[in-house]
Amino acid sequence: MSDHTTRTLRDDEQRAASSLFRSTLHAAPPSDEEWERTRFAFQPDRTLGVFDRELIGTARSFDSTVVVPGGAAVPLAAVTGVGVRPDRTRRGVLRELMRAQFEDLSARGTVAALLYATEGPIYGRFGYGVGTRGLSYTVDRRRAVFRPEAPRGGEVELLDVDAAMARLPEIYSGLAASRPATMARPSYWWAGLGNRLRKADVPPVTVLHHGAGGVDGIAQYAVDRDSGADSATMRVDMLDTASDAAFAGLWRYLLGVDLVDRVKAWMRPLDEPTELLFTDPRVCRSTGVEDEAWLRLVDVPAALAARVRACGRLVIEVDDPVLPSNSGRYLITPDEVIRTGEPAQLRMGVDALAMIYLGTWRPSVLAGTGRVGVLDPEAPAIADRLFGIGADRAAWCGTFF
Ligand SMILES: CC(=O)SCCNC(=O)CCNC(=O)[C@H](O)C(C)(C)COP(=O)(O)OP(=O)(O)OC[C@H]1O[C@@H](n2cnc3c(N)ncnc32)[C@H](O)[C@@H]1OP(=O)(O)O
Repeated sequence: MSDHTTRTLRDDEQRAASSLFRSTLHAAPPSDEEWERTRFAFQPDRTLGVFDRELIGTARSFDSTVVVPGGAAVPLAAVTGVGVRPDRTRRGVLRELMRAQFEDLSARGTVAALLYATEGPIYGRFGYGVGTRGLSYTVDRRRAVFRPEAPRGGEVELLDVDAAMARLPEIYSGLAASRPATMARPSYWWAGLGNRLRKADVPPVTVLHHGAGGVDGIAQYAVDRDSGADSATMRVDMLDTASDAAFAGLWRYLLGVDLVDRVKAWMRPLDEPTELLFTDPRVCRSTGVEDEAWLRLVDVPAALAARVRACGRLVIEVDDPVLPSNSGRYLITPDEVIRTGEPAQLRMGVDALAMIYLGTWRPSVLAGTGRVGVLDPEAPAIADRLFGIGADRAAWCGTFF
């Protein structure tokens, strides 16, 4: 990469980065009108560019926070907009972007980075691991009958796009984060959503659920009608709830919308109990489980310290070739996380640690597949207990970017 320059882009270069990224996804560049909206999705000084004669690769991020097991929120970089021009791929441009981005994030005190990956093989080599997984399912609306004991829910209120964009940021930040991996949604994220809503041919509908204490749930959906096949599918793009009544109430609303045959929910929490609402659980068919958000622990000691740890004492050895300052042995107890010279009981790459960190994978499961090396046969069970606490609900990000 000696014939290349890597640097942070100026504000007047962001549009070129956006166009380049979109071209790598085979999408059109932003129109003038669209750019007027999407430019607010770009946090200043956070877009990197690699140049030879011209811009050939880009990656950006914006600041947020993420909830870790135990409830603490740690500084997070939401990484997105990663693309390399197709005539310059496979010669180390992404590797250079990742190096520069980690250097920048480390200097800023970022504890973790999250991203949604277009393809599975890309990011593991840079220390990202599958931090959360998502369940997709379809509800057969015409056969769905609610069980009598399912919560009734409260009133719902429909919002158009203008009202949604004005009210949702404050409402979302008021919904108590109940799961590991819940991410704060800064203005940069809302700007991206606003653009998607405004450029849709038929704008998605936003629904608020009102509980006893005020708004306690949000849903957003769009309906795709195939008039030829006389069939319609509702796609649920957002469903964030802070109470059981809001969850059931919003599902009652969604399934009450006429001229819909099925409701598709994509990348939902693995333990979402939708099928339990119905007399016949099979009206809710799982259509797949896949990686949701990929997690990178940028500052391993800070991340381990921020997470709740159950009783037990464990020494792990972490290998991080990309950010070598994270490599080393850590003694982990409920009270402290310290570097140690003691022999390691488990050995793992920083990507495997990310898979364990939010509770998505148990250490013993990773050990069984060879992703974690076992040096002390007692250690997988100790690690399961230590990292199991605070992960009683499935980790889920739910904030696509
Ligand atoms: C968070 C997001 O924004 S996700 C969006 C990611 N972007 C896209 O999917 C857009 C289309 N793809 C691209 O733009 C590019 O192919 C990128 C960004 C995925 C990869 O960029 P490149 O510059 O080709 O990657 P680079 O040459 O640095 O590769 C580094 C390593 O990753 C491997 N690699 C890179 N991309 C892929 C891939 N898609 N599948 C498998 N391996 C890959 C390379 O083979 C290389 O391996 P090595 O270190 O063993 O030699």
